[in-house]
Amino acid sequence: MLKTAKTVFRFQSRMLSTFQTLKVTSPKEYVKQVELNRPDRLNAFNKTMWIEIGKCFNELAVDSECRSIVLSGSGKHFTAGIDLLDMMDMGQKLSEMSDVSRKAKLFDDFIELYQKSITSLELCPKPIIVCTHSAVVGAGVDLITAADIRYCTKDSWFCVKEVDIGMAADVGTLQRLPKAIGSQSLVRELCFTARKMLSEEAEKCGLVSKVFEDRNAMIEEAIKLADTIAQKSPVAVQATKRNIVYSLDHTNQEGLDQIREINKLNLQSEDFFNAVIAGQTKGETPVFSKL
Ligand SMILES: CC/C=C\C=C\CC(=O)SCCNC(=O)CCNC(=O)[C@H](O)C(C)(C)COP(=O)(O)OP(=O)(O)OC[C@H]1O[C@@H](n2cnc3c(N)ncnc32)[C@H](O)[C@@H]1OP(=O)(O)O
Repeated sequence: MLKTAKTVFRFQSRMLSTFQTLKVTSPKEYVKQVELNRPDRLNAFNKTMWIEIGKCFNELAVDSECRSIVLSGSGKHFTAGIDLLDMMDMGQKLSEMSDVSRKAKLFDDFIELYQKSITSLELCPKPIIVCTHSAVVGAGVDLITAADIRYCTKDSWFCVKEVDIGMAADVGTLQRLPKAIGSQSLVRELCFTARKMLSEEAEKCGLVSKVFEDRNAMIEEAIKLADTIAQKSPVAVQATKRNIVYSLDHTNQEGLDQIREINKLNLQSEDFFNAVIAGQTKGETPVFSKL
């Protein structure tokens, strides 16, 4: 019975889809790199990309070959935000419909789809290190604020562009940016004005934790960090991410209750036992088996 379950899991881990708008590679054991890959359109989010981001992170969430993820963008910019040509197509579809309720349903469906796409990063229990360069516009800010760790290059800049295209951001920035930055005043200034925030200010306000001279140095360092995380107990790391994310919008007591529930199982895991023994006997750092 156990053997059958293991076989199914091994099979699942090899089932990662191939994508039109994303490139997924494995730079190290247990480390995946996901690259936004529409460089000719400045990695603008078209409908396919929205769908594929959700699919990719949902698959990585259950892939036992993946313990940490580096997310980057190919080409000149990290992303130019939502694909404005795609939006025009949507406008065309809407103009062919006359009923307000049916139009509202169409909007509701696609906004929900796009929200779920971004939220898939937060729900993925594997830590995600996002690496940005040059422009991070609109949907790009939604995306990076759902990741765990943010690095950027010196030339990187960030823009909550939505008010400039006549809309309120609706796929995560307004919920997650205030938690990432901490200053309500700065968040509101950025969201009401769509002004560009440069890398220096992004580091100062805590949006990013490191700034690099260039993209290669940044990716190299991010892969090193992802590798360090991948060598830790996956039981411990994934429980840690779950509890940090949960605690962001729960009381301290609720967060403590959740981690108690998780740890009453996880403290019975071989990872805990092996790590404690290794620590006590000054033995070699344990190699943790697949989760
Ligand atoms: C339910 C809704 C969910 C989410 C909503 C999200 C909202 C947003 O994302 S709002 C943000 C929308 N994006 C923008 O307003 C950005 C517009 N683009 C720019 O400001 C600039 O292109 C740039 C990103 C600063 C880059 O400038 P530069 O390097 O000078 O390149 P360009 O010459 O301007 O552009 C090259 C090429 O790309 C096309 N393009 C740029 N942005 C987009 C886009 N967002 N969608 C589609 N295409 C885009 C631009 O038109 C050029 O095309 P050519 O055919 O080569 O002329």
